[in-house]
Amino acid sequence: MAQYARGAAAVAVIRLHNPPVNALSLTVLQALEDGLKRADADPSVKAVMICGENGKFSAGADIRGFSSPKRHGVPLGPIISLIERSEKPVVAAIEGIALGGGLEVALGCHYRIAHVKAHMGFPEVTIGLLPGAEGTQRLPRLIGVPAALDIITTGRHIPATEALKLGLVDEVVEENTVEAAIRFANKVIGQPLGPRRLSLKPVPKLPNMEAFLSEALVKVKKQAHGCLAPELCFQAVKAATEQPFADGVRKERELFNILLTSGQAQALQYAFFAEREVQKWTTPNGASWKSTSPQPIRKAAVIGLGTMGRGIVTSLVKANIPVVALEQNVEYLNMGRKAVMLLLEREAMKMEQGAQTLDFHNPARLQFTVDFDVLHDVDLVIEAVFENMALKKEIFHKLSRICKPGAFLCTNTSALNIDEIASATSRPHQVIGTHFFSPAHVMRLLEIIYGHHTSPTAIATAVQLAKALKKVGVVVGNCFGFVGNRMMFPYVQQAVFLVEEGSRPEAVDQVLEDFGFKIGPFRMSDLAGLDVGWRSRKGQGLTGASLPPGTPARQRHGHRYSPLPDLLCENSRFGQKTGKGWYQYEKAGGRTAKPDPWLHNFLAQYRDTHHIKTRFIDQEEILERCLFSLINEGFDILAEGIAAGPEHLDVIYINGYGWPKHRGGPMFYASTIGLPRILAKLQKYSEAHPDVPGLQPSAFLKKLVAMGNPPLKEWMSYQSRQSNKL
Ligand SMILES: CCCCCCCCCCCCC/C=C/C(=O)SCCNC(=O)CCNC(=O)[C@H](O)C(C)(C)COP(=O)(O)OP(=O)(O)OC[C@H]1O[C@@H](n2cnc3c(N)ncnc32)[C@H](O)[C@@H]1OP(=O)(O)O
Repeated sequence: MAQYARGAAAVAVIRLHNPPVNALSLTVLQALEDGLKRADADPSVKAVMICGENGKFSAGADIRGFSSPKRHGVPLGPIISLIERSEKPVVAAIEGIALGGGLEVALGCHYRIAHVKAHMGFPEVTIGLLPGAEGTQRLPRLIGVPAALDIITTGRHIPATEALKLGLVDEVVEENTVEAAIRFANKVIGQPLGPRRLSLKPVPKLPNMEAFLSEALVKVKKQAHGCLAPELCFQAVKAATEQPFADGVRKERELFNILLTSGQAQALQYAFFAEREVQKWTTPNGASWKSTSPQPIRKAAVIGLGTMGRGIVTSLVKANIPVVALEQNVEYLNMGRKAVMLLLEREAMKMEQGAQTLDFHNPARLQFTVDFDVLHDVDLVIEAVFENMALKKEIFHKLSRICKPGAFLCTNTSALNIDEIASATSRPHQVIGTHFFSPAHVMRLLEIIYGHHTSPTAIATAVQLAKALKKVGVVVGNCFGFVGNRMMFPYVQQAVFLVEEGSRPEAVDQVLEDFGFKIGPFRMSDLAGLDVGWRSRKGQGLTGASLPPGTPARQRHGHRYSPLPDLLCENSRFGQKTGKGWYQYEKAGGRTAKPDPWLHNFLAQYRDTHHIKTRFIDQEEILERCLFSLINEGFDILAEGIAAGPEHLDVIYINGYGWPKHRGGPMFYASTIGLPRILAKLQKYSEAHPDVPGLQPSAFLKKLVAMGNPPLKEWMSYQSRQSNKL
């Protein structure tokens, strides 16, 4: 709703009220309209002030309303016009946030006063929409086309100080914004309102508007990666430069409706809520976010300053958490220190552009050491050494002796058993997995893995840490590869099998990149380094010296196996770092992947040696075998209770594995394809490849199909408790 009151003798106050973020529901909009009409009808009211309850102006339209079967039209635009047409000055008092429809309401007002800590923006593009309540037409009139395009096509939040520079707000205050706005409203009573009505203003001209717009379109398309909304946002702003306000509004509405009914908007809005839902973690034994409080982290330590450790230290420093960074010897410490300082300098430069500072030269905030005893007073340690169980256990044994009793011990691992690592300590309840993604100071995902003994407090603390690091923490159970990598194994395996059967790395990558992945599986392997998987396969006895003599080249434990990645490593082709892998690069460390005739010859010989008849593989088969095997593993993970719901898998894939967000994540994608179709295709492929377990349909998938393909929200109600391994 919106509350109507008098702020001063002549000023009516309309306060938007819909906790927690004052989203604009139909009820709020109705109350806003009623308030405006009441103020208009009351001759003693000379000005109006609009603000939001609880220090927040508004987060915009109620996003849940967009997928409601009852959605109809865009009821906000006419209300904004009503505000603008008012013969009494209307002032917006912006505290906290004014986003989307909230900012559009503020643009309808004649004046805008913002608190210095407020943020504004049009994040609609991130949920597959555009500012559809005349925002694409008013904003360029107020701040010009370049700034408006930037804000509308990126969805970035801008701080009040920047908004003032752009002319988006009239004043920024440090005091009580509502009181300042009422004072301001009193001052402007009687002043002409015509020049304050944005719909009447022309769009500021640029000397080279056409050239500017063509360049901007290229940039927008490049950044969109197949997502429709940025380009339609661009078209709407372009309309403002070409047409009168009313026609521009008509165009905006037309484009808005295209987006609203597109599957992409639904996928992006699902992703928005999924990200929030996973914060409300639960475990199969009943622990949950509701009943558990995190412990404060006042000081942390990171062990190991390799690629991961450096990123993790940088993340902690950026989050203002004092850190001790530890290496095994002075030589490695100095190398690590240099690399961390370089990363922090770059981050500081980026932050300076946003008028923020980063303090990392103070030893109380960042200390480097080779002495484990220095860790005696930290609240949390993140071990980030090699993926080697013996080494990790040795470190955890040491930590368990040195660290204070309440300290949490986290291991950054992408696959290893948390329980085994915890068994090396006297405090397994305080041991937890924190799987960061590289580069750790950039990637948003943090997989948080609880072991058999991990306490709810340790989970809550890790989730809180993720939040402090501005990451999305997803709590999952303990199994080999956890959720993300476990689903990745069959996907990459299919990609390699497809190449064995006749495809090429570049063909497979192209199909998956066209689908929307930022990078296909072969380019990804080259980037990560082929030696990483090779080491792990050697460790598992799948290749190398420990392989029993007489093992068939293309079979392990009775299942199909491809030795191709091992053979590339034996030829010293480790990917980008050696300049050769599945592709060739301009030099060792080069970034530009080019198809490699050597590899094509090698593949032809390999197929001859193993009597594999080369066949043409079409795009559909490539896509389905890679994606459906990944999704199939997801169903097994859900059945085993490793993740609390499909949303968790989707958030992991969007934030850690480059899954295109506008497709909502693998499990959401499966729900849009329809589970019967996925099952039928898996059945077809598993009949053709009976020796590939990853293509055998998951029992849980079969069950859901038998239950009539229920909506994704209901899947977990069909998960039987017996199948839960935890
Ligand atoms: C019958 C149908 C029709 C209904 C339609 C009515 C209105 C129609 C008007 C049409 C206008 C068209 C043009 C306008 C479009 C828009 O405005 S689209 C919305 C644009 N706004 C956003 O995208 C903002 C999204 N929110 C955020 O970015 C963040 O939530 C935040 C505001 C920055 C706050 O962040 P934080 O403090 O970290 O809290 P969160 O955990 O993220 O959020 C708290 C809870 O609030 C819920 N929530 C947030 N925003 C919205 C929203 N706009 N609509 C609905 N709910 C929202 C969020 O889910 C959290 O909920 P819980 O998880 O349940 O706690």
